[in-house]
Amino acid sequence: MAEFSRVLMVVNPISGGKDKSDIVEEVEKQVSGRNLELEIYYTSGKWDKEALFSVIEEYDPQRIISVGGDGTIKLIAELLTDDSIPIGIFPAGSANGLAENLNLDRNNAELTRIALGEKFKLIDAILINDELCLHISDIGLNAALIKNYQEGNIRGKLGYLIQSIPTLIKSDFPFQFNIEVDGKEISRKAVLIAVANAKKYGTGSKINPNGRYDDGKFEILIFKEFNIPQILQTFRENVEIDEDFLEIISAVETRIYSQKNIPFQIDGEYRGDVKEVTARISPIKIKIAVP
Ligand SMILES: Nc1ncnc2c1ncn2[C@@H]1O[C@H](COP(=O)(O)OP(=O)(O)OP(=O)(O)O)[C@@H](O)[C@H]1O
Repeated sequence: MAEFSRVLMVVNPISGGKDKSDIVEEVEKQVSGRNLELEIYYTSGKWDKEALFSVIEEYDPQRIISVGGDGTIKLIAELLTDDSIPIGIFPAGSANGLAENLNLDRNNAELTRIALGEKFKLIDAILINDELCLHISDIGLNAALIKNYQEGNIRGKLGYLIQSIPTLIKSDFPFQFNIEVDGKEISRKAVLIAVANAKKYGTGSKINPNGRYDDGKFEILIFKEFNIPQILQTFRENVEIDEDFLEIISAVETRIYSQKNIPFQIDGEYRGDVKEVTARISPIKIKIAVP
């Protein structure tokens, strides 16, 4: 017998451009087979935080299932005040960075069993400029590409590539950064600085071999040069990354700043051009149901 009864499923109907009815059906089937209660909240893209807050207050779920991308998991995680409610994940967005790092690429029946199961991982979240980051945030060239991509009207990978060219030509990288970490201040020239718990970007590029979700730390990844062969290396299985290309520092808190405004992104969403990024491990861990 499950030790919980009230399940809340949060479905983003538009994420990843995919229909979610087969997922909903599978969850309904397994939930009724176990005599659990189910409530479904469909996101609208407007006032979801406020509306979902009320649903959680009233329904008092003991398990929450996220059907969407990283944005949907984040919506849920930001509303939880402790790590008592486990979150089950269906990677159903265009960006599923967290699920990819947790080995959740499976069929609906298996994902439902995992989501309703009793095996969990408590993961660290990073608060970056006071916003929750589940995956990777960065300042510099990658965020500039995301900014361009979101402002452009060409969707998909080809669009990303086409948008990239003017950014690379226009951009005045490398940028000059100062970084406060562990009571020291260091100065670095870099094309981008990422803050990450995850091992890899959603594209599969493994940039953070030391990244662990449960070690109470995150990594600051300082990419010193725009080196295409080295970037391609990061897509291979056992990556050997050259220190002249990438310097990695583990931290629990950091402040990164630059003299001028530089594009900044959190979990794939452009968040403006900024001069300063602060990051710290959130005091609240997130409990994820895992295989
Ligand atoms: N019904 C809806 N209509 C339009 N937008 C929505 C709707 N529901 C949620 N959204 C938006 O979807 C985004 C979250 O998407 P999510 O991360 O779940 O999937 P995604 O496919 O990876 O999304 P994206 O491609 O935008 O990163 C949020 O910006 C949210 O406001």
